[in-house]
Amino acid sequence: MIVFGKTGQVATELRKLLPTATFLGREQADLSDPAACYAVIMAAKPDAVINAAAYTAVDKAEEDTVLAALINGAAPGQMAKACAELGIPFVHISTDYVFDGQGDAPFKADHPTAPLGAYGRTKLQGEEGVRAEAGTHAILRTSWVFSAHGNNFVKTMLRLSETHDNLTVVADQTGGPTSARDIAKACVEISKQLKTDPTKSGTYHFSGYPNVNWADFARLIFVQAGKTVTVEGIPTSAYPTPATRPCNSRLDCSMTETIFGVARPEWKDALSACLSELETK
Ligand SMILES: NC(=O)C1=CN([C@@H]2O[C@H](COP(=O)(O)OP(=O)(O)OC[C@H]3O[C@@H](n4cnc5c(N)ncnc54)[C@H](OP(=O)(O)O)[C@@H]3O)[C@@H](O)[C@H]2O)C=CC1
Ligand SMILES: Cc1cn([C@H]2C[C@H](O)[C@@H](COP(=O)(O)OP(=O)(O)O[C@H]3O[C@@H](C)C(=O)[C@@H](O)[C@H]3O)O2)c(=O)[nH]c1=O
Ligand SMILES: [Mg+2]
Repeated sequence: MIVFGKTGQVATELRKLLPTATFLGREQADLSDPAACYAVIMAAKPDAVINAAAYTAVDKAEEDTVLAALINGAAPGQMAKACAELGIPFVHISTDYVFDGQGDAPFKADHPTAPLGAYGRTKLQGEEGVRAEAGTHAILRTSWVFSAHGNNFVKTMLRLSETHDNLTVVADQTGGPTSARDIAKACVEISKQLKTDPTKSGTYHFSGYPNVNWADFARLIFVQAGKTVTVEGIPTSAYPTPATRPCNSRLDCSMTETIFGVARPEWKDALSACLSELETK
């Protein structure tokens, strides 16, 4: 098994689950060189590949579009091409930001995509490149990833709580926070099942349960962490950012459960595990 990514949130959790897999950091495979990603798979001939590397700085991607398009847009298709030629499963992670966030119904995996920003557009290009190769694959769209490692909203909130008693957080963007550990477990299970049943190939959704808005998520983080911080819910318009985020990030994950038996994990359980891990760090 080859995993692209070594130090990211999901890659770090995959390292714990797959001690014998080969993890490629950017020194071994730079995703800004898509042909190199193809070559490294063809040379190693693994039994499966997971791509957990990406350009994830949502606001920075608005300016850094060329690099984001290589890493998120072009590299996944080259990985999928190598996997298709070798006849091995490819699991690729994508995002809720491929949708426009309209309405309040959970998005089904076949709902039309319409990304609002450069990160989402480049991630969609990556998905399209993977689907075009038509090999054994799963594109797993997830959302709002958190873990004790790397950058994420949970760690940002804890850091801000060191210097603030009150925070303003958007209350009109709703989605499912998802722990990197649960995503890693889902990727491993899905790659196993694809090996024995390639007809399960397709695009799937996986996010933590239940859906919540960012302000309420922040409040729960502070409750669980035992911090007395007041969170004022604000509209997105009061928190301007370079990239527009979708207001509705709800993902309909039912097919992932039906086809793979992988259910939406409770994020509150994962959050307490994440907070304990941060305490002992
Ligand atoms: N974070 C989130 O909230 C969400 C993430 N996703 C998707 O989930 C997947 C995993 O995300 P997550 O674990 O949070 O990502 P992180 O931002 O934590 O990690 C990204 C990883 O990609 C690597 N990487 C970045 N650029 C390159 C490059 N040029 N060459 C090689 N490696 C590179 C990074 O390496 P290095 O450490 O060297 O920088 C890092 O290991 C991604 O596909 C992402 O789009 C989906 C929804 C939400
Ligand atoms: C720090 C902060 C953020 N916010 C808002 C901004 C944003 O709308 C929301 C979450 O902030 P973040 O910076 O974590 O958002 P963001 O980096 O856009 O998170 C996204 O990352 C990419 C990679 C994905 O794929 C998505 O699923 C999603 O997780 O909270 C506040 O309202 N107040 C604050 O003090
Ligand atoms: Mg971010």
